[in-house]
Amino acid sequence: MTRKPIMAGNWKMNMDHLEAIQLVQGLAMELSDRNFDFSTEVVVIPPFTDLRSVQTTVDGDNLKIKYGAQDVSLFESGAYTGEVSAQMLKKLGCSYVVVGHSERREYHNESDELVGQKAQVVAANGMVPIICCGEVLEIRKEGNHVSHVVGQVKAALQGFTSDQVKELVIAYEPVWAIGTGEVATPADAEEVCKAIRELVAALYDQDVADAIRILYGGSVNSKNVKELMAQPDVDGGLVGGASLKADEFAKIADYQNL
Ligand SMILES: O=C[C@H](O)COP(=O)(O)O
Repeated sequence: MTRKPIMAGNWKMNMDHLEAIQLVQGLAMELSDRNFDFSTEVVVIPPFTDLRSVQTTVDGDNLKIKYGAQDVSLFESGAYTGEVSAQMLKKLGCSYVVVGHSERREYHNESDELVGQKAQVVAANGMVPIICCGEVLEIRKEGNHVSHVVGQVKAALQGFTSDQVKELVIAYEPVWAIGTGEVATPADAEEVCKAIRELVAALYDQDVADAIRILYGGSVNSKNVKELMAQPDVDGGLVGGASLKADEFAKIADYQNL
């Protein structure tokens, strides 16, 4: 079973729409300089306000870079001030939508249940949810990180069929490793990613577990990516800070040739 690796750059609340155009063009140039073959999917996840500019850049320059959004509304349309619907994101050509990032769980009180519902809305609109999960330091110190993350994923998968789950992307991001420079060891990442795959096998079957892609996120950079990607159950990275520099993110995407 071969799963296509993905490197997704979550820009978080960085880059205005003009900077976004420069970053996407810079990334495309860096990838082309490296003769990158796109055997790894390259995805950028900019703020909502950049998406139209990213779309026109990708379409206008015929780039193979994919893009997506950082969040989505549960609702289709109507009186939901400040929200952005899945239909709107689909219209902008988004392939992916991140749901349940730890920053949204923390600052916007998003529950496992809400994250699951958002994932459903994304899938129902023909895009792929990148479902985030991960434990805070306290839980890791107590040694409960595997059961905590497995519980988050189980809740998020409620209501998904086998065929849908095969297409999903799960991102394991230990909260203590996000933006801290403290990367989980490859063994830490593998322990949890493997447990997620085993959960999927138990809930569905081995075929589904072999198909679903599981990413690691948390201080990924061009120095540590190769070792992380050597783990059998790590299929890619959800990259924050290091995705804001074209040359660094291009190296991460091209990890096979570092
Ligand atoms: O979504 C990305 C993660 O939160 C990781 O961020 P980071 O690479 O800056 O640690």
